[in-house]
Amino acid sequence: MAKIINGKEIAQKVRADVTKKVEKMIAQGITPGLAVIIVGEDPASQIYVRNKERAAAKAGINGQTIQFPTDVSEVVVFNKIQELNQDDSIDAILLQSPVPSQIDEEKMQSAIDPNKDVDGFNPLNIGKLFANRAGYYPVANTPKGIMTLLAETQVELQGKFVVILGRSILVGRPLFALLEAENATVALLHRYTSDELRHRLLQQADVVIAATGVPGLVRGIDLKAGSVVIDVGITRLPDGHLTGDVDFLAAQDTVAAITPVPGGVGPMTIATLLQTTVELAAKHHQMELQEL
Ligand SMILES: Nc1nc2c(c(=O)[nH]1)N[C@@H](CN(C=O)c1ccc(C(=O)N[C@@H](CCC(=O)O)C(=O)O)cc1)CN2
Repeated sequence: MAKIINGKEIAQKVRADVTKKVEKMIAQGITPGLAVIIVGEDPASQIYVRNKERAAAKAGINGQTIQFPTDVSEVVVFNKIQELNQDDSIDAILLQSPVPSQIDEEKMQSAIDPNKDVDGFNPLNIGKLFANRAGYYPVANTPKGIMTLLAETQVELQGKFVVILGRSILVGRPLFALLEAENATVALLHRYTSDELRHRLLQQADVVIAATGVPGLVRGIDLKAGSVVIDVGITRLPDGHLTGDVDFLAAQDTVAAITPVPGGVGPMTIATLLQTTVELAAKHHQMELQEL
């Protein structure tokens, strides 16, 4: 029977560490500041943003949410980003995704100061990640959280074969770079990968990371015995339950370890967002993170 990787528990550990660091920063007169911009009323996004605000407050971070109506113009959002870029009390800025079609999301991500880019979506930070540059720069929080899950589960990556399903900028693409930097051999599969090739590659994979939003795409028979499976997909079924991309019950009999949905990768996204906020605040105020 597979080990169930408890994302809630690992996220709690990350959040406890963040809270300790924030306490030390506040003692030195610095309160990290996080600004979250949300456009429109998408119900899931509203919940995620409210959870970010609550988690920030609990950790002692000064969180502020900027809510714009669905029909707000792009220039209004752009000007708000410029204002936050100039605001010395703000260390971290993000634009909640998705945004309505009149807003060019990539243009807004590029407008966020790379030093305050807590999502790591500014092209400068993406470029550094893909060039495997030394030094600190922000990296997208879901992939960064997955790397924490793998490390906490003592999953060896060097020389291992990893298959990623889904090439979004939110998960698949940054993960490719992070895993390659750990000397894994990585295959990035997408909607044009044939079913046959996907099955063949999955059967050889030591680690599978599924981030497609297609429930049941990964079946038990696709997986190699003893592999590790990270399920990033979150789909709400008509009966209200959440499900991932992997047939969890079938996979459990074959693999060594697997994340559940919910309670796997999801909680790591917000915990890692808080972690990145503190890292950016420390950099902004020239504080040594190791000393916090
Ligand atoms: N600017 C960004 N937009 C979006 C991001 C992001 O990282 N930056 N990620 C997702 C949404 N997201 C955070 O924003 C997020 C998704 C899921 C969870 C989570 O805790 N999921 C739970 C289930 C929650 C539920 O009941 O619905 C779980 O999997 O256990 C947190 C944050 C898209 N947009």
